[in-house]
Amino acid sequence: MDISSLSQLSKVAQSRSIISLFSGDADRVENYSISTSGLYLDFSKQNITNEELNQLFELATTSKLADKIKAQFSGEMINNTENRAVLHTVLRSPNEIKRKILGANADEVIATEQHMHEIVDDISSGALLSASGEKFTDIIAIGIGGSYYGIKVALSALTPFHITGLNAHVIANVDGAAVEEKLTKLNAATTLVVVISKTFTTQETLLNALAVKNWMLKNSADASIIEKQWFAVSTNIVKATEFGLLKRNILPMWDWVGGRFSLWSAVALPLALVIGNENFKKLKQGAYEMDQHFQNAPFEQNMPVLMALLGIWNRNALQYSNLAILPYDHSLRALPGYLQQTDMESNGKSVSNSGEKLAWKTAPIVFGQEGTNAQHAFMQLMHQSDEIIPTDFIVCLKGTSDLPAHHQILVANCFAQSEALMRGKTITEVEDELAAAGVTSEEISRLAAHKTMKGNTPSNTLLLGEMSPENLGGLLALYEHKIFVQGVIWQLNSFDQWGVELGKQLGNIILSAMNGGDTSMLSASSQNLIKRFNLSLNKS
Ligand SMILES: O=P(O)(O)OC[C@H]1O[C@H](O)[C@H](O)[C@@H](O)[C@@H]1O
Repeated sequence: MDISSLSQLSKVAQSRSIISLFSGDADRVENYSISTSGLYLDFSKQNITNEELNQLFELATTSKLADKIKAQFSGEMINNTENRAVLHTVLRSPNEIKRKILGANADEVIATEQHMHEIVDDISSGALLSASGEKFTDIIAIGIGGSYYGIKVALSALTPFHITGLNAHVIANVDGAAVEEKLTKLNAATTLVVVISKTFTTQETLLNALAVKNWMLKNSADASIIEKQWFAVSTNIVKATEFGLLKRNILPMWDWVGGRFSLWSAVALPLALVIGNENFKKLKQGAYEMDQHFQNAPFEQNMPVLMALLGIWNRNALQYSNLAILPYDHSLRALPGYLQQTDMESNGKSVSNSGEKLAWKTAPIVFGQEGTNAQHAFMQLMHQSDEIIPTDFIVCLKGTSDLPAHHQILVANCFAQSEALMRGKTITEVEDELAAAGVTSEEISRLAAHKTMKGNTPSNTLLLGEMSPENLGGLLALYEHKIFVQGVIWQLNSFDQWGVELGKQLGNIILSAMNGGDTSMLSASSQNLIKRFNLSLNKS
């Protein structure tokens, strides 16, 4: 069994209606659903049968998935283009596992966790005060990419767990307007800053950190304010010290934690400062439980493996190019953006681990938005264009607001969309409906085609009992493992991101060209754009 033969296998599926799969199988929902770690997955609305699923399990076996899972968790150098292990999972495991996997290096990891814990305690209790002797009120987290999305998704998901009274503000993009928007609202004397950069060389983060540093120094008479109010999280202690931070305020990271998998490390310091140590522990505990499930459950009952294989089926057998992430929960509004990075930066590749061109498609284009907003925007295309877009619906059974009627309607809309996307509406159904409403036959023939819906869109529905740190941890770990499994089956390295480098290199060339440097290696189009930009500067 290999990926290339999947498209042959899918011939029957291409012409079959998903809804027909329910009529012949009274147990479909029971057999096509699974629970673990506070999550329930219903995948019965996927266009797949038992025989086809079995072929996918065989594919997982021939891909040596079980060995690859063991290799990841035991710390083998599976990121072979950067010669690194991939051990973010160890950060959320008990200390005895840390010691077993990391050996002597576990000491630093455990000590960092403890240090982070103390910082959170000291700041929340007021034992650690600002340079002016006041209690901190706000935190600015500066970071981008993996040093941003995890914090952002968890901060917005866990709003009811913001218990320490500190407000977090996240600055990522290199746009002065975004920085100023935050700074104008803040008091430098009571604001704590955390710079998060694994490399401490990222242009955007360093420029933003400098802008915030200048703002703070301008607004304080105390030159030691940076030493007293700034923390950093980085593998590059030297650079962070050069920036002006005290060594004891720099929490280490390790090269075996990829940026987009780093929420479980000290990168989460701004989050822990807001939700408290206990809630941060629960977030890690939820992820750890998912890790246990992923390592131990047989593939047939393994949620990340199932979701990965269903994704492979949709991408490589049915040849669908996209994946929509539709959380019907305001708390998960940042999830689509987070998953765009974790999925597309991990698996958006076209060469194998050994550098050969892959003969199959890899990561889907991931996009999404919170429901029901999405219904009033791009979901028109999902219902009526030719494009079939597999979807993950995510919903919490229990809402967090005091408006229960809202929650019921929200959930009803979520369930209605998965049903509508699967069921569609045939032309005959439209004609009958219009006739029953007394519409004339001329009008029926004019309108019927416009009102039909293609249906047959496969979806998963993920139910969370409620939004909690544990359940969020489980959900994020679920997607991390799903992405890993897909990388294994596609035979690529999910843990590097060389694709972002060329843009960075050319960014430097263009910046120098804007300042009078050589433009000859650039296209006429880019030269013209630079000229227009420089002309606009001269005018103002
Ligand atoms: O944490 P940093 O070293 O500042 O890196 C921030 C981000 O930038 C890189 O270009 C990568 O695309 C991301 O994976 C990374 O998370």
